Amino acid sequence: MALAAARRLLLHAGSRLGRREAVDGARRFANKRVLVETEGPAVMKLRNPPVNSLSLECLTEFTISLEKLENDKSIRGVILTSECPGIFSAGLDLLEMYGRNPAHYAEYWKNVQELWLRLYTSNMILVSAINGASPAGGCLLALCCDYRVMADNPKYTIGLNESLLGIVAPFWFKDMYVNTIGHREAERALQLGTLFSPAEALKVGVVDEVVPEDQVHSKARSVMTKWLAIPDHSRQLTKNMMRKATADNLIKQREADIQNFTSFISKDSIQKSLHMYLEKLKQKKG
Ligand SMILES: CCCCCCCCCCCC/C=C/CC(=O)SCCNC(=O)CCNC(=O)[C@H](O)C(C)(C)COP(=O)(O)OP(=O)(O)OC[C@H]1O[C@@H](n2cnc3c(N)ncnc32)[C@H](O)[C@@H]1OP(=O)(O)O
Repeated sequence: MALAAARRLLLHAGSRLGRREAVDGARRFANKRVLVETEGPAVMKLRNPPVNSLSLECLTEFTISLEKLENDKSIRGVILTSECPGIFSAGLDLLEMYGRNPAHYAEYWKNVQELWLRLYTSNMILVSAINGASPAGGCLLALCCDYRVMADNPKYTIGLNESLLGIVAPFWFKDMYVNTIGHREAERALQLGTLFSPAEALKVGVVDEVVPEDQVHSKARSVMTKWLAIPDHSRQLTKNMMRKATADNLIKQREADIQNFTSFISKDSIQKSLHMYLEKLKQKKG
């Protein structure tokens, strides 16, 4: 209930802000964690420092921004990128999955599902400009896009690394990975929790193109121009044909998936694994 109210408030605030900026001629709207520019090809920038983790608030704002863009018929495509230097997204917020209660886990997972379904089945053309590290849920965001351009910086890695955290990527993460890189590569990468360098990601097909870091946005724009030249109706029907079965697989068992997540993440052994992983992240600094 509280989240639904927050969502209504955000939507309302978002549309007020959008109107005001449009009057200023700025052609952009924003909430705290997501900035959307609609001048030229629309660009959606995640800005949830330090690492663009997908907290509940961030997921909500992301979903609302996407909904607004979907409702604007003049917007046919969106470039998804990050405003946090060196990080595309650190994925799901570990602090939403650690030390909370089952009701919170259920609410969080529902919102993760919601964002995924919206992104994966979007009628818009989605191009990701991956300008930083992109583990787990960060990789998931990129995989939802129709085309992925990654910055050529060996410090940036991408992949579904859940098994390294002692957790398991849910079946719909796995399905999308299989759809993108094929069964054998996905099987190996998921078990090992592989984080690919840009060159490896290109080789295996996790990304479509790797370009020098200073060209990642211009390349994403030129890719968008090419895709915008395709008639919407035929491209959308084709996209739907390719993705519907995967999305439907989650839609038909959303509740069960929430229950599975909640009971899995609540287990003492899983909480212990997450605790150790969080400690490891902290120690890395020291
Ligand atoms: C058959 C049975 C099956 C049953 C299945 C049921 C279903 C179960 C499903 C369960 C699966 C759930 C799926 C989860 C997917 C995810 O996305 S999990 C998140 C994975 N993310 C990561 O592993 C990334 C971890 N972070 C990093 O590797 C690095 O932080 C970075 C490379 C992104 C950036 O490095 P750097 O720039 O050096 O920053 P740091 O100093 O490491 O971090 C700064 C700060 O941010 C905190 N942080 C980092 N990542 C996260 C995160 N994901 N969530 C929350 N917080 C994060 C980090 O701890 C630092 O905090 P402090 O400054 O120390 O407080």
